[in-house]
Amino acid sequence: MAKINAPVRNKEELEVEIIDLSYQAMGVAKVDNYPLFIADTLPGEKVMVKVTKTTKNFGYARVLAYLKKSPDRVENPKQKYMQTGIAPLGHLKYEAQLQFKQKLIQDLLKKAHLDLSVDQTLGMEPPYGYRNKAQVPVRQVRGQLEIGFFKQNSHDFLPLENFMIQDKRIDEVLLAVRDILRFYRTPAYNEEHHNGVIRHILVRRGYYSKEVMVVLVTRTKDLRQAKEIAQKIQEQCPDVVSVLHNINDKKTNVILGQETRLLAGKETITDTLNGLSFEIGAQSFYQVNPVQTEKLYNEAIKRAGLTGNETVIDAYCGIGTISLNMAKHAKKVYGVEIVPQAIKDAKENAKRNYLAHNTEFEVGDAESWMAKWQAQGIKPDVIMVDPPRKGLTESLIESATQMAPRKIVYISCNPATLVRDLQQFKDCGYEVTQPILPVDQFPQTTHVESVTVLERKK
Ligand SMILES: C[S@@+](CC[C@H](N)C(=O)[O-])C[C@H]1O[C@@H](n2cnc3c(N)ncnc32)[C@H](O)[C@@H]1O
Repeated sequence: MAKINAPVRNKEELEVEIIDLSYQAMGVAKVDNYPLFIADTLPGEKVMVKVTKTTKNFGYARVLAYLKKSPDRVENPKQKYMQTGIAPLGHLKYEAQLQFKQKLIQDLLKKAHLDLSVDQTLGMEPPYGYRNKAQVPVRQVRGQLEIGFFKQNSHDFLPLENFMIQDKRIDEVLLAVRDILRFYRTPAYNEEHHNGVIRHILVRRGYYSKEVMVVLVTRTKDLRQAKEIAQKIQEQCPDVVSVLHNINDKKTNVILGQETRLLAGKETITDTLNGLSFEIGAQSFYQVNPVQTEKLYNEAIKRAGLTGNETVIDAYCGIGTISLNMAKHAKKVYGVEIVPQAIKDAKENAKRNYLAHNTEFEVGDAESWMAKWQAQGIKPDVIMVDPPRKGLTESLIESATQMAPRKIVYISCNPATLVRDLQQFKDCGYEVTQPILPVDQFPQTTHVESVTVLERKK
């Protein structure tokens, strides 16, 4: 890209038109080809802005006044939600959010000169109240214990009562727990001084089972009147079947510590996904949008074209949710995952669902296991990959394609690394044979999940 000298000065006020929306949900305007990123603006809007920062290649500005608003703007969304980062797309109509996610992939493909089509994003209704897990910070505000959220990239704490994208029942339980903690005068954590007691409240709820788990995360080893607090929680919320106490005494952003104690009820809750049963602990990884996860898995499995005779590899398998779904339709499924506890859970889940006979799970790096399986002469018909945001490595793509599966199904949570990896798959003789399908796993946010099918060139 040619070097540009900023045509605007810091603190300059000017009128601009928004022409695009960045992947971080910032409106984009151009001044003599120089991009300005402006929060809380949408394509088609005209705004008076004040420049807040300039760099060599782009700048930032903030809105002084809206001169023309977009018909896609949701008026009066609770401003707090956007600020906190809970719902950075909350100011955009849902239909337009789905189009934004489709376009984001389309634009990246175009940039990479990949001529591929992208289907409309598979959305959900209503696009709120979908999260089955909440982990909210607890702080003391004006002498009172509050639950809330931190503004994006800051330490500014905002008390909240309606979290918008969480299961409504989870919000009710959170408020009940907050009031019980107030009643017992339990001190909230103070980050600055690293004192106080309650750091976070974590609540999980089974979408089908309706079972609720509450985890009280404290800085201190002891939680005064812990048993009484747990009892009160269960009295007021009879659907809470598990109350746990987790200890995290570190100065860290990581929410849970290593030690968890049972205060009341049982250690885990159960839930089902596509009819399969899963046991979920305080620390377990479990997809947070159950409705869309079922759709995502079903679309991925449909595209894999399983008939019951296939050998399948599920790389990056987590607790085995996709592997077990596929095991119902395949001869044999091999799963690999780097987190040992997740593989322990995957094996338990296989037994629980009577699928241990045709599944094998390994702890380790997907890349090395792919090479090991290849050396053992395993010939997969289908390889499913669901990597973290950084995508696949070159050597994983090499080993996967050298095993010559008929199909590779790629579930991606980051379109940028997906597009990069598709270029390498192309060089290794695999082509995309169906339109890429975005599935909206996280409405009101900028996250883009998608399913892509690759097949070996004839
Ligand atoms: C996007 S999640 C997918 C989880 C699972 N497929 C699901 O749907 O629940 C990616 C998973 O890859 C795992 N992971 C990260 N790096 C890995 C690696 N090098 N080898 C194997 N697994 C890895 C993570 O621990 C995480 O569980």
